[in-house]
Amino acid sequence: MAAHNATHASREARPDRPGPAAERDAAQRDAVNQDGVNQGAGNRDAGNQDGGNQDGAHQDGGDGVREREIRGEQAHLDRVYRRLEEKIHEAEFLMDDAAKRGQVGTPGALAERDAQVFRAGVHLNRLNSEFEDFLFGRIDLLLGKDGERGPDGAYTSVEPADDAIQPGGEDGGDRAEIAETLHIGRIGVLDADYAPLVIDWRAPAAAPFYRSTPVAPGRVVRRRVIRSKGRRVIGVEDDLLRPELTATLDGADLPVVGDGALMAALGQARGHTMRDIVASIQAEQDLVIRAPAASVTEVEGGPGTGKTAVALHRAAYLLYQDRRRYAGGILVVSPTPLLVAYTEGVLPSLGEEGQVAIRAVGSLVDGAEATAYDEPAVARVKGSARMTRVLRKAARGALELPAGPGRAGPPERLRVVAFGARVELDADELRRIRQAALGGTAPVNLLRPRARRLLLDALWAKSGAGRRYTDPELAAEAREGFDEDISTEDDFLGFLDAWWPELTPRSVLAAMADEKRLGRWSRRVLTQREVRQLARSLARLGEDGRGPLSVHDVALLDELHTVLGAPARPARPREADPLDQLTGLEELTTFADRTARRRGRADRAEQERADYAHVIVDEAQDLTPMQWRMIGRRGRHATWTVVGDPAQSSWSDPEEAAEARAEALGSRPRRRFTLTVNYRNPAEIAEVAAKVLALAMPGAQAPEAVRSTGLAPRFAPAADGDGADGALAARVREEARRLLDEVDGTVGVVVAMRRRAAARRWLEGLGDRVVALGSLEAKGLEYDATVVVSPAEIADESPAGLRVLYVALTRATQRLTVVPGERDDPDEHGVPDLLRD
Ligand SMILES: Nc1ncnc2c1ncn2[C@@H]1O[C@H](COP(=O)(O)OP(=O)(O)OP(=O)(O)O)[C@@H](O)[C@H]1O
Repeated sequence: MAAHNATHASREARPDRPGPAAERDAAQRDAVNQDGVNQGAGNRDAGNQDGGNQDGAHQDGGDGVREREIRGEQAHLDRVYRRLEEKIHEAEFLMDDAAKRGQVGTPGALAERDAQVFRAGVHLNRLNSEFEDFLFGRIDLLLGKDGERGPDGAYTSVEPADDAIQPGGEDGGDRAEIAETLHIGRIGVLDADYAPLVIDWRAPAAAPFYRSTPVAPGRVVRRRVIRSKGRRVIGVEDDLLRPELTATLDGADLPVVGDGALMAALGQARGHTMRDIVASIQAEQDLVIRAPAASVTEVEGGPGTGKTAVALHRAAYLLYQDRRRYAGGILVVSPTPLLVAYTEGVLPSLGEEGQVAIRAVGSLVDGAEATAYDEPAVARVKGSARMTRVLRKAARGALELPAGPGRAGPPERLRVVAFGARVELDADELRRIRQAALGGTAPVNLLRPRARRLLLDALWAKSGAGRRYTDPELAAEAREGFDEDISTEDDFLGFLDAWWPELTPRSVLAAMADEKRLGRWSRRVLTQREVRQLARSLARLGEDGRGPLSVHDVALLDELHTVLGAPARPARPREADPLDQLTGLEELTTFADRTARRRGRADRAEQERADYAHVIVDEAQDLTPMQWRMIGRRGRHATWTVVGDPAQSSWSDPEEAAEARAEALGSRPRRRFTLTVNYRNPAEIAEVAAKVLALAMPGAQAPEAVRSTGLAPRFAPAADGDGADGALAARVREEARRLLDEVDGTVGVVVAMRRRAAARRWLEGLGDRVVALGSLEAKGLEYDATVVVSPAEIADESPAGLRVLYVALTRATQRLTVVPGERDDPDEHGVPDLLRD
């Protein structure tokens, strides 16, 4: 990994001003040149052909060589598209034929035909998806050790054959002939003879594209990233992994072109959606993506190390590996709707959708969508595992409440007419029956039949009718008639509805807004102050419980759902035509159609399943114990991938959360990975953020920034004095505008949560490249440039404020401006006290 990055870093970083990363880059460049990484014989020739750049073709690309190489890749891409068109025609013919012939044919032949149609449909679907770079990679390999080929047509051995490399003569280094060239793309394509034209990036044969390093190159001599637009190849970037070799391909020296794909990708302007990283996945990331799914895969890494990207690519990889197993669906849980929107396009760009539901943690419960934010103190109560006890009591206690707004409490008397006589149960008797019915821990709504039976028992006993029968058979018959009479009586049914109403999670949550009542239900669990805070916050829901929910309310609703139990409902009819499912006909639509329908379809899938085959948790450090319980219920039989960074946690009780996490993940074996390289922030920004990390988590290790821009963060304090808010607004607007001029992509302005609405107003009219965000909303997102407003305000907002500030400071890919406010105590350079050495 390190040596591999060295190759890339040495090519791209061109700092205007030396900084630590710049010095490192310079050192690496020297090291690289001494090692001769970029000076293989192949390069030298390429450079010479082009006018003799002695440093090798990689330095300026050598236009003639570059053009020739692009033409070569173009020819290959043309061949791939011709093959795909053949497959598409075949698919269209088959589908047409299938539609005409209906179900005629033997079952085996039909299944085979359906499978073929399905495969062709999937190819067509993926091609329709307007991939910019359908084909993105190539590796040139030495002869393998055992000469075996895998199912994708590529040789399987990782190590070169003993005689793959010929010792050099007096005049030069070792020589080798390239024995195999593989092209890597988003899907696999075979030619008519089943030879691989393109290897799927997830196939085992593609792994060396990601894993090989100059230290451990395996069979790879040259790795090439191919950039294309539509059907046109527009660039190639090479890495030479065995620079000491003079390698030849078809007898000619192997040329090396380009500046390194990773740096090219990192330098690109950011838009409002995340891109996939399929062409430049790094070795330590690839290990996570391809880790076996038999258990829990835990991934830690600092900001910008690619955790989110890796988690999404892993979902695509798992589906590729074992589509049948993951047909149960993969759930990706994200902290905010903003991050969901940001990442939603990545899986479709990898050719995967439908099987993967990406959900914000506030949208995991059907029909509940969190739109409100809680104060940190309230969030702390709502998220705590102590709430399970409160909710259990509330669910039982809510039975005693009026069944709806404006309705009276539960009836205190039950009167029925049985066998011509009046039978009555009074308040005491009813209370005893309720207590007997509620014994144990079964869900309250599911106890209604039991309560009904106990009521009938009591009425029967009270009616004295049993005493009239000595023959048990007659007595049983009479009892049956009694039950039937009474339980169809309107009075009895009305009573039951009022006395044992079917409780909904929302109605119970709304009932908890009454402070006195909540005090009773949370005795010895919550403090008086917590009760007051919680009740006040839940009042937002209104009497009917239909008011706006916060993200923490949603986990409470889910818990209540379990505690109350859902009464059985009739099964939902299946909508899809089974033939469509078999043939993949549904796939044959345009990209636009699918994008529009994606949400609806995923929503439907979500409703239909409660349990997933694999659960991926992003930003896991932020989940509260109650949220862990909610997610745990969705993956009871699942394998898991859990990614996070404790240093970015906005949750204040990490120990309680760790317990809940351990419970949700159960005793499954864990496999742990750490990502160590920051691909997002330039070193100059990472350096400032590291100062806050040192305060937030003394001793914690920040990831190493992979590049440097030479642009130090800018500190621009608001003017002092009266109208400080006005001065802050003016300064933030001015700085946002400056950054909009300086970068091509997006600008994020991060403020303390309480300033969210104001910040939106400050930025009005500056266009949609700039976004205002509350500190907690910035989680997981990134922008070309950010303005972080008043670090002290962000840090003081909650007990985890310093960690939230660390998140805010690590969102920029190019430039960072800090606007200190009144509380920041900036020095003469405008640097706030929290960011000083
Ligand atoms: N191998 C790679 N090639 C190209 N870009 C990469 C690579 N790995 C990560 N990146 C880019 O780095 C940025 C950070 O990635 P990502 O958001 O996944 O990091 P993260 O670890 O989840 O960060 P955070 O913890 O701050 O949310 C993204 O723009 C991503 O595309």
